[in-house]
This record gives sequence, structure tokens and C-alpha cells, in this order.
Amino acid sequence: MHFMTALKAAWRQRDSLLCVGLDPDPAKLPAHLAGQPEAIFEFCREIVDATADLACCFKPQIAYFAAQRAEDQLEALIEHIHRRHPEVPVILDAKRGDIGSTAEQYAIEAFERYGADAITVSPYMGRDSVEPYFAYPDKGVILLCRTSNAGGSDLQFLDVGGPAGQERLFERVARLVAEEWNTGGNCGLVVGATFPDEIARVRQLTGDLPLLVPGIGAQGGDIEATVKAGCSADGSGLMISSSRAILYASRGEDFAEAARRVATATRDAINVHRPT
Ligand SMILES: O=c1ccn([C@@H]2O[C@H](COP(=O)(O)O)[C@@H](O)[C@H]2O)c(=O)[nH]1
Repeated sequence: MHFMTALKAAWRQRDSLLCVGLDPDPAKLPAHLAGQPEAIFEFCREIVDATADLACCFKPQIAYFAAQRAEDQLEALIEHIHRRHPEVPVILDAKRGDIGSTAEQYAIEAFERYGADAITVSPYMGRDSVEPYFAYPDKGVILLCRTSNAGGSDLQFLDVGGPAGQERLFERVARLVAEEWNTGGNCGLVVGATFPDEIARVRQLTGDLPLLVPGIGAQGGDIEATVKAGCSADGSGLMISSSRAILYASRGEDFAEAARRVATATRDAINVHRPT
């Protein structure tokens, strides 16, 4: 199924714009799992099973798995999500960016090895660097636009000119993706919840394009401001991502129940502000 079709169905069926981020940090795993050979998989599997009915998508961050030589556990986790929760799409947060021939390998890794439904990608090497991902017509390609970190402004706020004589780099990215690169209808953009004014600007420039919005929870982004700035006309359009606040709600044996409680509260806090 096309990533966008699956995402829209998950938004609707689950009545949720919450993306559950899967960033398994070995230093924060519950004590009873630490040291076990498949600890990362087991931890994430329990989180996934406890939150799947609350989430419009899952977002494993590849660095947390690769750093622990746990790519096999990432493969097993995505396979588990597809088998047990086939209606919840998986975004591999990899932020890849390289010349076309190397991007082809990254695309094989994300979509064929891991079986991800979508990937995050940097747009800064230009169109030919993202085309290999577009060669997979059913897969989502989510491009960095206005990232959630403060230092994102160093470059993303640079004035690059443009039709009106003044345009910030993230605005150019938003326009380029919405107007020129999204010919297959499979693009989205990353815009941080820590910058609601920029979310509103990106929404203004991109119509109904799906936005992946990290930065609530541990990074302190404002849920109400995010939802009001970013929802599309039909009250969807957002994948609002939270990782640490959900994953580490408890370090005890009740970690999955605690994660479910936080995920439920986050989904509800988002829904309160959605236009009806
Ligand atoms: O601009 C960005 C792009 C990606 N991320 C990723 O999202 C999560 C955020 O984790 P929290 O624990 O919810 O803060 C993490 O995987 C980042 O790599 C981002 O934060 N900002």
C-alpha cells in the first residue's frame, strides 16, 4: 500500500496524529532488560504493542540501533510491526543525503533491507540525490525543512532570494518539495514543534503536505501551538513525534504501561486542539 494511503487511513481509523518515536538508548533501558542479548528488540516490541492503537506511525531512529550493532534487531522490529500492526506505517529516521549512486544503496537499505514505509532524507544535495528514493513509488520520502534544534536556524534561515526577493532556505525547500519534487505524491517535510511560526509558514506554502513534527515532549515544543499552526484543512496533516517522553516514562517493569499512559495523554492533548 502507498505510504500516504496508509498514513491517511491511520489518521482516520485511530483518530490520532501521534507518531511514536523508537530511540532505544541502552543507558535508559529498564533494569530487568539491560544486558539481555535482544534487549533493544524486546524493549521496542513492548512499546510498540502497548501503543500501536494510539499511533498514526512509528519512527525508529536508525542511529540508536546501528550504534549498538543492533541492525538485526531493527529489521526484526519493523518486521514485527508489519506483522502485528500492519495498519501502522513505519518511518525510518535516517536523514540520508548523498550522491545518486550512493543514495540508491541507502534506498535499498531502507526499503528492501528494513522494509520501512518511508524514510527521512536531507534535501541539501539536490534533486538527483533524492531521486533514488522516488524510484519506490509506494514509499514516503520525508525531507528535512525546518529542524527542531536551535542550530537549525544557522543555515535554514539564510536568505536565498526567491520570487519576492527574500526567502529563507527552509521556505525554498518547502516550496521546491511541494511544487516540483512531489510529482509522485509521496513527499513530506520535517518541521520542528519548537518553531510553531515556521510550521505555520510551511503549512501556508505546501497545502496539505504531511509534516513530520518532532520536538514535543523532551524538547519542550508546545502541543497546542503545533496543532494550531500545522493541521491541514481537514484537521490532519501532521505526524507529531515523541520519543523519550514516551519510551522512558518509567524505568521499571511497568515501562510499557507507563509509555501507554503518556502516549494516550499526548494523543488526547493533540486532539483537543484539532479543528473539527
Ligand atoms: O528536526 C528534527 C528531526 C528529527 N528529530 C528526531 O526526532 C526524535 C526526537 O526525540 P525526542 O525524544 O522526542 O526529543 C529523535 O529521534 C531525533 O533524532 C528531531 O528531534 N528533530
